[in-house]
Amino acid sequence: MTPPVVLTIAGSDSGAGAGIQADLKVCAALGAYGTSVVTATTAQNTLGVFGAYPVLPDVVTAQLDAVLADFSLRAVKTGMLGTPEIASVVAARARAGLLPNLVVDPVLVSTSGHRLGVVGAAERLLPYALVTTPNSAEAAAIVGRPVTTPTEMADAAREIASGGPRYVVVTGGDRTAGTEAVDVLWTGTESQMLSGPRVDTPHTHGTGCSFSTAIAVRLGLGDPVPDAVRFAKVYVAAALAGARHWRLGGGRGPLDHLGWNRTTADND
Ligand SMILES: Nc1ncnc2c1ncn2[C@@H]1O[C@H](COP(=O)(O)OP(=O)(O)O)[C@@H](O)[C@H]1O
Ligand SMILES: Cc1ncc(COP(=O)(O)OP(=O)(O)O)c(N)n1
Repeated sequence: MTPPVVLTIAGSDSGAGAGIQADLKVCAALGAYGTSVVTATTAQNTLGVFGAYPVLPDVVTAQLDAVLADFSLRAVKTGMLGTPEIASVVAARARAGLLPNLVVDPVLVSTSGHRLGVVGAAERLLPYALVTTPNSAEAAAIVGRPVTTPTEMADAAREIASGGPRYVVVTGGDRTAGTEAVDVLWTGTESQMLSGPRVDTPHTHGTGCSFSTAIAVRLGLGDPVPDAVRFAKVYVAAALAGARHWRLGGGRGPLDHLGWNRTTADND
């Protein structure tokens, strides 16, 4: 069977734990053919981001048009956009109806603290998003107030939805308190608390990228949004568990996207 085609529009991570490289691994793991438009090159490893270099908007346009001319896309995910000008190029294709099942991950700052995007760029895409997946820090930057408790996550999700996205998931991976990893999904009519066991691991590099791409893949395979979101949450938790004893680099390592370590019940 020909796999569904998913497009990721995102930055390159030289350490391959996040960004385009993570997204393509998620596509391969979950049964989609991943295509890619690179918006920026980052010099990055498990220890942090050492430089971020946006691609010229014309180069983004050329990549987008090449993919759109040849592939029938089932879903699209955006991650790091680099600059508002690049976001405008992507938004123009979305406005023309060329980016189906659009999942917008409003990447702003890496966990190591390096700025990878600006709110103004992400906001250009939000009116066209079917789903957006800010973490609580990104949600706070968008709504302009602190977002820490589940109630604040739910309020922020509803407010962000008023800017266009039909569904909003505010993720709580960066909220390290407690034994549960809690996300909040706004469905358009209600907030749903999505809770799963928190995996005890230092290796969480690329969770947000992997989560948003997994949603896009499942949408491309035909899932309704709430099912795609729930699937993605379970997938990311399994990928975190699979890599928790890996020693890749000296810092916050990547996830086990491809299930190399998932053949035993307990991956010790
Ligand atoms: N330690 C963890 N255990 C289980 N799930 C996690 C953990 N860390 C993050 N997640 C999940 O990963 C997904 C991505 O969220 P998050 O880490 O907040 O994204 P980001 O990388 O953008 O900060 C969410 O579903 C979140 O609950
Ligand atoms: C190129 C690139 N894009 C996005 C990120 C951020 O990744 P994310 O999955 O949101 O999470 P962290 O690894 O920063 O927690 C990135 N680092 N690089």
